[in-house]
Amino acid sequence: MTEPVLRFTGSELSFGSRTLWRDLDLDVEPGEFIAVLGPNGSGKTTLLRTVLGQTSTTAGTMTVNGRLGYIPQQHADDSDTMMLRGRDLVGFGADGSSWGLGLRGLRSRRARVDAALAEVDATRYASSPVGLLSGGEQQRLRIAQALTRDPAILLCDEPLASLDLKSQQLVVDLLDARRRRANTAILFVTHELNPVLPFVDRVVYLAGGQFRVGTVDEVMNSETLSELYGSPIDVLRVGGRLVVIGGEDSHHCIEHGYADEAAS
Ligand SMILES: Nc1ncnc2c1ncn2[C@@H]1O[C@H](COP(=O)(O)OP(=O)(O)OP(=O)(O)O)[C@@H](O)[C@H]1O
Repeated sequence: MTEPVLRFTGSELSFGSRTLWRDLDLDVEPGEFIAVLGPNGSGKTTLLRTVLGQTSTTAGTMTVNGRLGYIPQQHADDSDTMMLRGRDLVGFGADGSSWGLGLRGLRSRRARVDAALAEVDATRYASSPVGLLSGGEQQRLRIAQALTRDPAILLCDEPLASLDLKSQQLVVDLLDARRRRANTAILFVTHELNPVLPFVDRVVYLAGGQFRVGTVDEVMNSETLSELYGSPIDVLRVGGRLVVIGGEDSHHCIEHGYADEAAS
């Protein structure tokens, strides 16, 4: 049996009287694609921050078995980067251990940046100022930045936010290709499940201090979500997509015509 790349055992995280999760047991296998869902403020980003070691749990244990790559949430002011070239942005991911290593360290850093740029097919705009690139191109660079560390786990915080449908598909395809090629596990925080639905192995759904973990069919059904939210929720399958009606987070599965637009 393969070792999980990430293991939570009896995990709990509370801030004062507010509990985000309790009794969380989760093994993430190499190459697994896990969608992390839930309404605003339910703890999705905090779950990623916990894996990164930036937030401590209040009970239980967590074991990370491999290098981490992180694609943080994109903020509007990130694009104020006319002085920064694509290659510089990607290079931030390769920094750290290479500083002070002299020429060999610099060559190795350059090779890692070049390989990551090639992996996301961004070599042609590596010299362009980041501020001149489209949202989708910038997101490719941010994926490349995370890949310079050759991660065993990629933590992605809403990587599709503010992207058009074609760019969303491109980002999802890049991440899926990475996990197939390198067996990299993916923890993917999203408000929109449909763009990643074909790739998702399991869902972690956080809401109101509780959670459900399971396959899409096990979690994304009316009975399970109604129980989790404590109010009636309808989950419908329409043409291979999910539509959630009711609940605070009903927007997260609203139809976007992703597949149709992307194919056109
Ligand atoms: N260090 C902290 N101290 C106190 N409260 C915190 C801390 N970090 C996060 N929180 C709270 O925990 C809750 C979960 O926040 P988090 O950002 O993880 O939610 P989220 O599910 O990612 O939300 P969104 O979908 O809006 O991005 C929020 O109410 C937040 O204010």
